[in-house]
Amino acid sequence: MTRPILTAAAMRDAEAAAPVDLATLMEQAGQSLAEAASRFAGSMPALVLCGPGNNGGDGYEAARFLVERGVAVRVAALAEPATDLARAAHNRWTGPIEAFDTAAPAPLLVDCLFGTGLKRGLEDAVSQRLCALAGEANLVVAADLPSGVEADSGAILSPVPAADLTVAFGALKPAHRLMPAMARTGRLVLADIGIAASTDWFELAEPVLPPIAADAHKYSRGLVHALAGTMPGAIALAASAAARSGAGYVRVSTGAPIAGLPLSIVQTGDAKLSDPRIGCILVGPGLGELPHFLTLALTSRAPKVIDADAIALVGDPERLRGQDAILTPHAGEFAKLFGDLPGTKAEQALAAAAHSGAVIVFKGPDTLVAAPDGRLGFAPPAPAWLASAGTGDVLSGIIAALRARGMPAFEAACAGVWRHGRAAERAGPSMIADDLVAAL
Ligand SMILES: NC(=O)C1=CN([C@@H]2O[C@H](COP(=O)(O)OP(=O)(O)OC[C@H]3O[C@@H](n4cnc5c(N)ncnc54)[C@H](OP(=O)(O)O)[C@@H]3O)[C@@H](O)[C@H]2O)[C@@H](O)CC1
Ligand SMILES: Nc1ncnc2c1ncn2[C@@H]1O[C@H](COP(=O)(O)OP(=O)(O)O)[C@@H](O)[C@H]1O
Ligand SMILES: [K+]
Repeated sequence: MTRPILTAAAMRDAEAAAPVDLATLMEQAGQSLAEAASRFAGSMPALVLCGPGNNGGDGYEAARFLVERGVAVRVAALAEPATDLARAAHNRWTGPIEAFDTAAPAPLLVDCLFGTGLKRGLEDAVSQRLCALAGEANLVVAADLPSGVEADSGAILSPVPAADLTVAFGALKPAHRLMPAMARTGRLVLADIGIAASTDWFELAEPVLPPIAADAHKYSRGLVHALAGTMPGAIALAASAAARSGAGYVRVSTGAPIAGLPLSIVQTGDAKLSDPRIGCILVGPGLGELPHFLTLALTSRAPKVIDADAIALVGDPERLRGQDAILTPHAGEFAKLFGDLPGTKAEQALAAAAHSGAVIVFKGPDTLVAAPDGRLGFAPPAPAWLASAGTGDVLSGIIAALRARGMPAFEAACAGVWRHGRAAERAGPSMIADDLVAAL
């Protein structure tokens, strides 16, 4: 099941449209936070830090429910509650309230200072105190977001201690899946607080792949045609990944024999891209400065995956209009083609997709898949050991195979990114790109 991702503004709209009143939502949030924290930390004595807004309100509610669960709870407030909702939650907490500046640490720290309402960094003294209390705790649980991260961009506005667990209320926020914030959330739990989130933004989940028909033949299963360039190893990785991702036939146009390719992959001196059986053209890995290969690919009506060197060679995103293309840039390649776009990584990916008409896989530790129609998939965290040469080539090969197998462009890209990350988990930390192919 894919999990919806909402910006702070979309979250406020969803809360306002909820079938229950806001106080009930807050109570539900506090109850979920208490449940998740006590499941995670057992009966460890807790210090709940409450901010002035509704994130703080969640904290007062959670404190109440932690007491019901038998946890020794202390509450410390950064400021008086500033919203009616938070004030009501504060009034339901009957225990003492300590001052934030002087509260002693506890083994479990529950951070309810700020959530989606944070617009500027915490004051230095506040973030220092938060980090010090977190440093002395055994476990840190964040309510909705670790305090100091910006919900929509994933930016860190002031020093943020890494949480061990973050309980997201109602829906994930972009910061849960964008760097650098993603690395500070620890484990992520999504609590259902009773809102119905309807959105085109979601976290990628395990895809359903097209079945192999009982009467399949190699062409009906999907023909990937790859164009080799000056670095044959890269296209060999991509072509091998395509073959291991269920393409029925993988063919590589190459000027010289490529060593190390599986024998099942056909090497040819021709580049007949008008072949109507081609399910997807793959161009870019190891291409080098060969712009005419990209031009050749763009003359074909077949769907295409454009990766690596070919991305910079596009030059003008308008050239992609009317092409059935998936682009897989990392940040450097993205900037070369689309320039320095304003906004969050999510907004940049969507703008690039809308401008070019192509599906954009904006890679990195926080890979996004953007469609021209506004759909946006956020990859779940993938192992950092993917940061090695050739893993991007493997991704482009996987996506080309899924496209050739008949998945629509956006779905093929989403499925490819998800499978790439899981293959890396199976391959383990000493993995090189070759092993990633073997783990598919
Ligand atoms: N709405 C609902 O029904 C539900 C909401 N829920 C919860 O509410 C959270 C969102 O609540 P929120 O919008 O009140 O924002 P929140 O993150 O608490 O902070 C805003 C406050 O902090 C202040 N402030 C901001 N930055 C600051 C800084 N650097 N230093 C100091 N102050 C700063 C800001 O003041 P101002 O910017 O106006 O000066 C304002 O007072 C959400 O994440 C979820 O946990 C759930 O209970 C479900 C139901
Ligand atoms: N720190 C990281 N954590 C998770 N995934 C990463 C990380 N760094 C890179 N990746 C993934 O590894 C792949 C690298 O691709 P790319 O930069 O094109 O490398 P190459 O050109 O060498 O193949 C991308 O899929 C990217 O999302
Ligand atoms: K928080």
